[in-house]
Amino acid sequence: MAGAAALRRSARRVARHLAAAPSLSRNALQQPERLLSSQASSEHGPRGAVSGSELALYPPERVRNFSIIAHVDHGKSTLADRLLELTGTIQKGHGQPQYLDKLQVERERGITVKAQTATMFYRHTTVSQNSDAPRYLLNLIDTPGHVDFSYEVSRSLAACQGALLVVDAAQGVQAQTIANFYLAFESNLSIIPVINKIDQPTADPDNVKDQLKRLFDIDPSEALLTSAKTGKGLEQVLPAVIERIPSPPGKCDSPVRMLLLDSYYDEYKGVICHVAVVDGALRKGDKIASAATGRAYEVLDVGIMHPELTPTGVLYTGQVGYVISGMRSTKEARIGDTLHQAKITVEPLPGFKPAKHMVFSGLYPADGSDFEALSHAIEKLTCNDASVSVTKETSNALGMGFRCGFLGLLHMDVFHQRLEQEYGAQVISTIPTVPYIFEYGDGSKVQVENPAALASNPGKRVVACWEPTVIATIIIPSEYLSIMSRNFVIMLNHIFSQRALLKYRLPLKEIIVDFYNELKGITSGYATFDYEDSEYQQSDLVKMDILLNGQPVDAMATIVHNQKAQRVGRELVEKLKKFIERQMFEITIQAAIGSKVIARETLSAMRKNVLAKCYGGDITRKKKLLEKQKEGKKRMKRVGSVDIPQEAFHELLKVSNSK
Ligand SMILES: Nc1nc2c(ncn2[C@@H]2O[C@H](COP(=O)(O)OP(=O)(O)OP(=O)(O)O)[C@@H](O)[C@H]2O)c(=O)[nH]1
Repeated sequence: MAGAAALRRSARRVARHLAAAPSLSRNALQQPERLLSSQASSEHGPRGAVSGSELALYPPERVRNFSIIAHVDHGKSTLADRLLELTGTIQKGHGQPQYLDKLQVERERGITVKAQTATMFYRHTTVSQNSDAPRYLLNLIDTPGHVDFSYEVSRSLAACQGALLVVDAAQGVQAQTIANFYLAFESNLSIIPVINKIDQPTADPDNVKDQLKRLFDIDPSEALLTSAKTGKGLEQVLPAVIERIPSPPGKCDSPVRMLLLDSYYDEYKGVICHVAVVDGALRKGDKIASAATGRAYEVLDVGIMHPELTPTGVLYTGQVGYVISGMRSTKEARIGDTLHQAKITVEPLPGFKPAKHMVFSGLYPADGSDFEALSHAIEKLTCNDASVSVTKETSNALGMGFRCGFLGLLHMDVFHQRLEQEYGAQVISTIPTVPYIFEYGDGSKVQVENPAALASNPGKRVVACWEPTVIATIIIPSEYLSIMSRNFVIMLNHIFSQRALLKYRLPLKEIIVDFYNELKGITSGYATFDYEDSEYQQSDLVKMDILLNGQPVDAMATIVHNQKAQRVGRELVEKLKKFIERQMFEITIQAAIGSKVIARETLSAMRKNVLAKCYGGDITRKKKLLEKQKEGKKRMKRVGSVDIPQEAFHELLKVSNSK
């Protein structure tokens, strides 16, 4: 089978790669207790200040930069916490789980969406037990596991020479384990396999070792066995990092050159850039320039994340830290840019592949909040999440807003939530769509990221349409194979005992909503899923309009497969009827293709009075109900004379996407 051959070929590449990495010495596996106690007495105590002269003690050969990568929930953030505790960077029992998951959205959802860097100081006591044991500066980057955020992973890897590939001892290799392994492998990183959660009753580390061997040709003796929960085996991790991961390359005596890894906006400090210093040293007061824009800046503050911003006044070759230089906006802090000593010409660093936007949606201020406030919030948030594309757009129904491109639906949801939580913006988002390509009779082709935009070419006849596809990787227990569709399968491989790997080519639109949940549903939660973008395929697509009282609502237009249009139209109007609240007049809801109405529902008139239910004169209850109604209104948008709640837009998506 072609797929199996490809896997074997990659396995051989992996073997060559791993052979180059030195193996963990026997010594490194011993003396865990002594190691733990020696780190607790590290002179860089919790949140301790670090001076520039201390950083000078860590030339590149005493620096290790590594990421933690894994499938969702295999324990990256918990392991990161334990390593921070072990090195005294944070206090044990600091009271908050997943220290590096700082965003409210991350805590609420229990997922990492933003890669976080932390600098740790570590005494390598497995070499010498004395106080003169060599000290190392370790930069750890915790990365997200969900497929939508793999862009964060690939960016993080650019600052690293190695990665801990964490695999759950019970679940074994899953879809994102494979995707993340290849990201690290293609970046030429030294990979340290860590089989985590060995405390679980169903843990089967030998089986996982076998999977790692078969899939990636990783020697079973290379794997570290850990429980980030109980602490078992953790003492092996940092010695392995030091012994198996190379130090960062770079020229200490060259002018400073650094890679801009990430940036975010702080209300008081302005733009804070995370950088990896590749050559030279960066000092407070230095003049630096951006290779992308040519603009020059003065370094106002520089330091490390330890794990909070800790000013040091300097960063040396190979070190990772932050710089504040008076940048004002996202346009200045370009992720992947090279910052360098001003007034000299340097070779820009390779940077990153641009983010690929899979899902587009319009974001509009909800009634009661204004466009300027939303504009400000989006500007600031994109500084923290540069993978979102933003262009202004105007909708007849919703007024002025923005068309935003996201890496996936979860990414869109998270961005939306962050706008509300971190910036207090009240947002209406329109039906997400994927980027289609339409060809007109005159031979011109356009990428359509907003279905409503198709109407702006009324004189042009569409002659062909294409939609984006993805290659989806699904791993399931073999007993579920019989219920999986064989349509669109491009590869089936029994990768290891009782586990099958399927690859499908699917239209992107099919997988952006609820696909993973449905897949988990039919496989009792056992399936895992990952996808990568693939080519465009020709499809028979039409634009469907939604009309309220005869008026098309441009923000509800959607593009659907022609043969599904009738059914989708019917479901759309039924759904809208459920979600639009009755008003004091009758509302007709129609779905139409061109001038042809294909489905219609009528919502009869009703006088809505929230106080009607409020018998007697309980004033507090009345107030509560009125407050509740006001709250509800914020998430409405008045289109013509009809109030449409945000949920209506969300529900439309589910229908327009159903098979
Ligand atoms: N039993 C057990 N549970 C663990 C262990 N490590 C982590 N967990 C639990 O597994 C769950 C997921 O852990 P996280 O550290 O958030 O996983 P993650 O890989 O960072 O998750 P994402 O960032 O969403 O990809 C949490 O409930 C942890 O408490 C372990 O060694 N043993």
